[in-house]
Formats: sequence, structure tokens, C-alpha cells
Amino acid sequence: MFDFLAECELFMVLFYPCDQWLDYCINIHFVYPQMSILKYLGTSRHKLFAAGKYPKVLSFSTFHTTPNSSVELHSQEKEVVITLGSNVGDRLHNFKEALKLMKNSGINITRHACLYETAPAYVTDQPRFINSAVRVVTKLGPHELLSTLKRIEKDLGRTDGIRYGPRPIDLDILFYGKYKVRSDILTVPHERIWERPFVMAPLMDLLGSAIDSDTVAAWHSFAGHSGGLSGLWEDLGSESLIGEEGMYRVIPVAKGLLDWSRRTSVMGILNVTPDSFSDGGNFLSVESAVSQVRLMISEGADMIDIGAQSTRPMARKLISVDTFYSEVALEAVSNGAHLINDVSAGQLDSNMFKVMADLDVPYVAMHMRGDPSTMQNSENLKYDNVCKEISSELYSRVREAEMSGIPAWRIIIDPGIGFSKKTEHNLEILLGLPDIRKEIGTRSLSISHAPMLIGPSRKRFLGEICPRPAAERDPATIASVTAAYLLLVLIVKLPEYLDLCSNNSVSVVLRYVTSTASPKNHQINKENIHTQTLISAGGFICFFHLDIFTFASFSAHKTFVFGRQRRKREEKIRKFFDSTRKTLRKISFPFTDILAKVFFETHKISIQLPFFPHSFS
Ligand SMILES: Nc1ncnc2c1ncn2[C@@H]1O[C@H](COP(=O)(O)OP(=O)(O)OP(=O)(O)O)[C@@H](O)[C@H]1O
Ligand SMILES: Nc1nc2c(c(=O)[nH]1)N=C(CO)CN2
Repeated sequence: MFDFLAECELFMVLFYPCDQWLDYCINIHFVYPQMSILKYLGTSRHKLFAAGKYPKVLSFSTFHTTPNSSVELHSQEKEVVITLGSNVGDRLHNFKEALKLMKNSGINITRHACLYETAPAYVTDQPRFINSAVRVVTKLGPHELLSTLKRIEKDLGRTDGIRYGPRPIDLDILFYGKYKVRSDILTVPHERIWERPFVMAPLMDLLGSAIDSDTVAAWHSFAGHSGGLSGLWEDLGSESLIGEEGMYRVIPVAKGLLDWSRRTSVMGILNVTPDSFSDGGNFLSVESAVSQVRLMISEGADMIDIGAQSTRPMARKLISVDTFYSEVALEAVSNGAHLINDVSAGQLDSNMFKVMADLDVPYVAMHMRGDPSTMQNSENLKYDNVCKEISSELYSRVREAEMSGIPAWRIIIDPGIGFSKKTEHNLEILLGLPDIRKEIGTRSLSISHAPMLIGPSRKRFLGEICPRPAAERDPATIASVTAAYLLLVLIVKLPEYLDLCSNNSVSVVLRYVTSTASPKNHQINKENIHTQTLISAGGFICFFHLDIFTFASFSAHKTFVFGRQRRKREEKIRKFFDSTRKTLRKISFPFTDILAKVFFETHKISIQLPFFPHSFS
């Protein structure tokens, strides 16, 4: 799949050793006489340039040029990677302006990496940077591109300063198509990619775990590592570098940067609608809504999601607005909302992505088929593999959002529990969150790294599992979230559980979920085992004593113990509960906080919970 130009240059490299090649280019102004050469050589020479051991790489091209010669590539779009860095002024604003100016200069952004806040490298006595990268297509030649980027840097206030010193914006070219470029002022691939985690992390985000084009294959080959860029990134430390002092993955929100992976955030729901299934009509007056918000915050909610439209069939507290209308989103953000939660991921208002691109707030893109009135129609409930199809459909929505100008680093993904899903689908989703991430990751690592929101609270599928009206589905909600989070790595064979979980909602959900768990989820992964994890919520306590392969749930006066050596464990666990119960009653911090802490330990997911006012009363 070489394009013509790449073929030509490839063959020219074969003909001329490097030094001569430079002269040749300058003197003859790159008149492309290569068609005849091409014929002469035949395509078998390609393999001479097969790079290293990297499997899919077929070839790459080198050309040496100077900015003053007319040796520039024109007319064909090239795929390019550009990194962004900023540590002076309003760093996010600098990024936003840089992207805008790039777009206005014929540099079209197709993908965004995640956003990182990083410790300064080389010159360490300077403010922290934000770093990211974009994949773009452009017809600009490499030197034209460089001078365009330099002009943008200047327009954004960049002046000559110390090497590696503070700067409002830094724009570097990492890759330019499949080409290597070397001149006095430009070296591509950028020479210092390989040593810089703050460059490698965003670069990896721009790829998928699958190699989808020759250009991407060439980028892998440039790493000079048998495992390509992925191998090099692994050697540098890969994900273990993220979350350490040096480097956080963040989303910009409320004029700050939120490292969402530090702990699970809890989103309280406030429905200011008359007809919401869970709390409809309860908070219609301003006073009752405000006092409910206060209560939720005092109970540990990190953000409040205000639903102004029913979709029925903080140290820094954030306000999210649940809407699929662009006008509502615009108005809400102008009035101080920090987040827009769009259950349609842009499907119900063709202006939504455009409006969101201009706003600076995070955007929750949720998976749903149809609209709230048609989502449960039979045609919208057909799935062969629910997690795979959600991944693919949600990925398409997010890509469209990205192509419309919403940077991936502002997007939060949500599989849409209860929206165009049957009960069994919802349970598969709860169990399959990591699969969804992984599946999305084959196409885009940045989207697969996005914060994930799930909202099972009091939803109908819980009522179907444990027949209870919405207001009594809180324990089931907790159980479902717990199950989503824990069962993946924890549940082993539980032959005894069936006779034990008759009326207890937690157990019923767990039974449901375990019965749908795939064999791979029955593997115990020792590294993920926390010996004792306590989750307490609204009247029941789940106790996970995982090193002994036991799960127990405690409800009112009953204790259920599942797993090996049940009887022996039962006594021990009962004693544990007896002693802990008293302590737990005295604990003053709200249960949501406990949940958030537990979830943060292993799963990097946000949970959406209803409000539980009397956790320990
Ligand atoms: N791939 C490249 N991308 C951007 N600039 C490059 C590249 N290769 C060479 N240069 C040259 O490097 C010069 C210095 O660039 P810049 O001011 O961005 O350096 P820096 O940010 O301090 O260091 P670094 O480029 O290592 O991050 C530029 O003026 C440009 O001519
Ligand atoms: N963390 C971090 N450190 C840097 C950066 C940067 O973008 N991020 N850029 C530099 C100049 O190239 C020097 N040091």
C-alpha cells in the first residue's frame, strides 16, 4: 500500500548513499524522475528496507532536504504526529488555541492522545507541564509544517528562551508519514522521542493495539525495537509510569486537572423532573433541590448530575447536566455546569458535537441505540456479543466527536446500562467493563484510557432480579457495582452458593452475575487480591476475604459464606462481623466514600449512585 511518492523516494534512497542524496535533491529540485527508475528496479527491492524484526513493517522512506530548496512534498495528504507541551500561562488555553490555529493552517486533527500533567524534564526547576499529542493529516510539506508550527508557537507568546526551559507552547513533529527527514533545522522522527515518557505515553495513545496501516507500521519500525513502539514503551515502564509523581493522566474540569484514576468518583443524581423513575417530583422546588445537593455532598458525592430531562422508557464538587440537547448544554455551561452528560452521544442533536467542541468541559458519551422512546424496541435489543457491539458503536460515536473537534482527553465513556439493553445485557456489561476497554483499545488506546462512568442505580434490571420498587433497590445497586468491579478477578468456583442466596438481593445479583461469568473470570489473579475488602452500604455489609477464596455477604441478621471450607470460615467471618458491626456503626464518614475508596483500589471506574441518607443509622 505504498503511495506513489513513497515508492519514488524509497528507490532514490536505494540508489544514492546519504550524502549524495542530499545534493541530488537540492540540485534537481526533486523533479520526480523516478517512474523510470521504479520500472527499472522492480518492486523486489522493497525488502531491502524492511525494518528490523517488526512484523508488519514493509518499508519506510528517507529523504534529506533543506528548507530553502523546493524539496517539499505537496499535493498528497500525509499523516503526521505532533506533540504539544506547555508550562507557562493558561496551559489548557494554549493547547486549545494551538489546535485551533493548526486547523486554520491546513493541519487537520484526526486523533487526540490523553492529556498528561508531567514533571519537567531536563531543566527541572520550572513549572509542571501538560503534554499531549495529536495525529493530523496535512498537505504541508515537512518544512512548511515546521515553519507553520513555529509561527503558531510565536503567536501564542513563545519567545527564545533557555533550551528545555519554560514555554507557553511547544509543538514538535514526531513523525511525518513514512518518511525520515534530516536537514539543518528538522529531524524526523524527532530525535528524543525514545527517551521521553512524556512523549511516548501520548504517542502510544494515538495508536491502537492493532496496527491498522502501513504508516503506523512504519512508525513502529522507527522505534528500532523488535516489539515496535509498544516494545519500547514497555521497556520504558509503560503504564507503571503513569500515576507516579512524574506523570498523571488527567481530564480538564472546573479550571483544574482531575486525575480520575486516583480514586473512583461518586456521582449523585438529582432529578429535577416530575417523572423520573427513581425520585421523580421529589426535588422540584429550588430549596428542596439545593438541600438534597447539600446532603449528597455531605454523604461524599464528588459530583452531582442534574437531570433536567427524564430518559425514563467536593473538595471540588462538580455539577453535571444530563442532556442531549446542544442548546441546553450551551446554556448549562454558560451558567457554570462543569460537565455535560449526553446519553445519546450526539445522536439526537446534530449540533451537539459542534457545540461541545467549543466548550471546555468534559463530555460523557453514552452508548444507546435509538432514543429514549425507541431504545427498548426489539430491533434495538439485538446483540450477538453485547460488549463487543457496545465497544464498536461507542467507539464510532467518540471518533465522530473527536473528528468534530472534541479532544479525546475531554471524553468520558459510558456503556449505557439500561439504555437499549435487556437485563442479561446489563449484567454482561457489568461483568465486561474491562473487555469493553480492551476492545476499544484495539482501535484507539486514548479512548480505551478514558474515564468510564457506569450508572446502574435503582434501574429496572435490578428490580427484575430482586423484585423491589425503585426506592428499595439501593442494596442491589451497590451489589451490582460491587459485582462489576470485583467478580472479574475474584470469583472462583462457588458450588455451594445456590442454596444460600434466596431472598437476599445482593446474593441474587451475585448469583446472576456469577452464572453469566465466563470461564476466564473464574481465574484467581493473586496480584489483584486484597486480603480484606470491606464494603458497607445501606444496611448490609459485604465482606471479601479473598485470600481464603471466600465471599460473604451479611444482611441484617444473616451471614452467607460462599466458597471453600465454608463451615470453617463461617464462624470466623461471623465473629469478624460481630466485632466490626459496632465499629462500623460509629464510623462517621459516609458509605459512598468507603465505596469510592474500595473501587479506586483496583478498577479505574466512576460509579453513579443514588443517594443513601441513612447509611449507618
Ligand atoms: N522534529 C522536529 N520538530 C520540531 N522542531 C525540530 C524538529 N527537528 C529539529 N527541530 C528543530 O529544533 C529547534 C528547537 O526546537 P524547540 O525550540 O522546540 O526545542 P526544545 O523544545 O527546547 O527541544 P526539543 O525539540 O528537544 O523538545 C527548532 O527550531 C527546529 O528547527
Ligand atoms: N515534562 C516535560 N518536560 C519537558 C518538556 C515537556 O514537554 N514536558 N519539554 C521540554 C522542552 O522540550 C523540556 N522538558
